[in-house]
Amino acid sequence: MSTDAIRTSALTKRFGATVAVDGLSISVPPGEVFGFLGPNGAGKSTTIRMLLGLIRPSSGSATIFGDHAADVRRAHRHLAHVPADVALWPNLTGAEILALLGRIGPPPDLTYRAELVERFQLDPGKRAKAYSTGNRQKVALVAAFACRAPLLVLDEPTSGLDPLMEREFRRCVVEARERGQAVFLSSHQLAEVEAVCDRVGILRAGELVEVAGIAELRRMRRTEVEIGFTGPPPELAGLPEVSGIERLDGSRLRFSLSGPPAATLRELADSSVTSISMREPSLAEIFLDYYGDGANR
Ligand SMILES: Nc1ncnc2c1ncn2[C@@H]1O[C@H](COP(=O)(O)OP(=O)(O)OP(=O)(O)O)[C@@H](O)[C@H]1O
Repeated sequence: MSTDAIRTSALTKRFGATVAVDGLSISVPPGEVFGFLGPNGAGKSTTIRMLLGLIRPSSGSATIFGDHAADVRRAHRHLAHVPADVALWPNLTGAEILALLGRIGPPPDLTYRAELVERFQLDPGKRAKAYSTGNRQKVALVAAFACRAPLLVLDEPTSGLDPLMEREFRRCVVEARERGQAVFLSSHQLAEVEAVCDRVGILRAGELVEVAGIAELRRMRRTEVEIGFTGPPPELAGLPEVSGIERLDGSRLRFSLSGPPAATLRELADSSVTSISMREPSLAEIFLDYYGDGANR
């Protein structure tokens, strides 16, 4: 019997002619935070729905701590889940919903739950219909983290949270890992994934393009820089941290920067730079560029 928190083997889901997930084989051991990424339509939600036993695979298998994902009575004893769109019972208060969720899933740690309500600055006395999107997400997160299930399946759980609350979320993920819980985190945010994940898998058109460790991910990190200048352009071609220099017109340049920027900044300071903008590409873009045509299937 597998002791992995999640193990999928050639997991496949077809919707008519569409192959939403194509032969996905991954394993997530206990205590690992696994980031799950991919562009829109890549098959992330479909994978999560199969892990939760909400839909059946066309072929292949998924197990949660050795129990088949489709056997929801057994599999859900091991996991807690936060969906991308949290729907709550509108007439119940936050406190009533936390109590109800605490009776459905693995038993909550009540002291930790009370601490999380404070840390997420959740007003548990309000009815759910009066909560904002972010507050609904907080209720689901507090319930999931408080139950201390050995596996947390989190589907873009911070999309509605402000930066302070996002920081709190990251602390909770780190605490969960320290307690030996596994976390399966679908996310679009590079900073979040970098901060909390041990490994990252990326899906493209239903197929797993790569599973990379976080150190490898950091090496791929780059910043897209666009500058405006007057006079001669800055001499960037010889700088090892600069790549992909593109002349946009007579007075604008675009390039990629990876590694320490000191030499580039010195060169720019010596030129007549009139504007500068920087953009951090999404993790999916970085991966897909890195894996080039192999990823573009
Ligand atoms: N019930 C369904 N019937 C038909 N096609 C579906 C169904 N659910 C998903 N699909 C298709 O399967 C593919 C994968 O969709 P999925 O929602 O899993 O992607 P995703 O990676 O979660 O995307 P997003 O980031 O936009 O949420 C898409 O082509 C989608 O149109």
